[in-house]
Amino acid sequence: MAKKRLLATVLGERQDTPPMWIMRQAGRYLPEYRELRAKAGSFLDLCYNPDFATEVTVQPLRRFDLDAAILFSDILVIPDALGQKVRFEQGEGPVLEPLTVSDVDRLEHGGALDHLAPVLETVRRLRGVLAPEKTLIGFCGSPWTVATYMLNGRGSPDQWVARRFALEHPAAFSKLMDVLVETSIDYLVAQFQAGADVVQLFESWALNLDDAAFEAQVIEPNRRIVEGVRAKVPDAPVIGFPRGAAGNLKRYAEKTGVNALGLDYATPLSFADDFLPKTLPVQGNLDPLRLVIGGKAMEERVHEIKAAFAKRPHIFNLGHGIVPETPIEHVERLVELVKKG
Ligand SMILES: Cc1c2[nH]c(c1CCC(=O)O)Cc1[nH]c(c(CCC(=O)O)c1C)Cc1[nH]c(c(CCC(=O)O)c1C)Cc1[nH]c(c(C)c1CCC(=O)O)C2
Repeated sequence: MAKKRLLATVLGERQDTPPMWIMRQAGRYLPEYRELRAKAGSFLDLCYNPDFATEVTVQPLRRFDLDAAILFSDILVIPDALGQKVRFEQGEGPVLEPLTVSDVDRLEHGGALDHLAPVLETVRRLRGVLAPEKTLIGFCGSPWTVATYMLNGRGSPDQWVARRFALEHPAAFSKLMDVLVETSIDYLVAQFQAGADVVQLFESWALNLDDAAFEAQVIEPNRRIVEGVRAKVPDAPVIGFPRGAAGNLKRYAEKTGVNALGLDYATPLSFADDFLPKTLPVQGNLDPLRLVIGGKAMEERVHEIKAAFAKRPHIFNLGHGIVPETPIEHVERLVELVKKG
């Protein structure tokens, strides 16, 4: 059987050239995505339509020699499945009606998977259409990151509302995190059963937390998810991406049990050598802006990243999502550079 280079790397095997995927690889920088997006209705209609979502997932693999497809969906399908309506406003991002303490009291985790059935159908279809050497990545948002949107109602630079809620209403906050942990476990187990090879936990708002809050709000829920998923799917491969974790990264890697650690672009390249076990696979971490600019600004940094991680299992990726203004030729060049020994 053809080898899945990306999966093998998550499991700890270094490849001659790093396998790669691009965070948010299906998206608005691709004209074929924009075309389908315009037909689909709302963004969530696109996520919940297995025909469209399967097509959008494979679009980037038709253009570029990537080693993985990532399920097309969003981290905010979980609040939506829990009954908190989510809208995606043009130019503004996600908008939710912020949860109050009594809303949290009424939350229940049962039933969310029924709502997510179309997403799981997309995973099954992808398994059928992807070439055998391509790794299929499933995902969910980590509980803290999802909670920041549920409590604040939209993205915010400092997650003030959610951080305050956690301190002011510890019982309600803990209930919310429990519901998110349980729902995420069920959802990820279902993704594996539908054919995902690996899952990534997106903890996009792992910044701005003191180390006690980081332990309680990031490490512990992520650890519970990894443990809960592996109780049903033994040895389930997991990539953790705690964006902005900085000085907490090592502790995150040690305590959560993830197989591989995603590094944001602000993480110094020397960090891996200085602090992480030599056997720990890392993923990352080109600044998406360098991909927008291209040329020397991109090429030199790609070489530095490859050199810095040359002695450990490494998955090449951006250090955060690709942005809509990225020229497609720059992505083509990036793939060429990464794949060239
Ligand atoms: C925080 C977060 C979200 N969603 C996600 C995260 C974690 C990663 C990160 O930190 O960027 C994860 C995500 N969102 C999307 C995917 C699909 C798969 C892929 O990576 O290709 C994945 C893995 C599609 C999407 N999710 C979204 C789009 C754009 C919406 C559109 O097409 O109109 C896509 C392709 C919308 C979205 N969804 C979210 C925001 C803040 C936004 C608005 C910002 C934006 O527009 O980029 C929440």
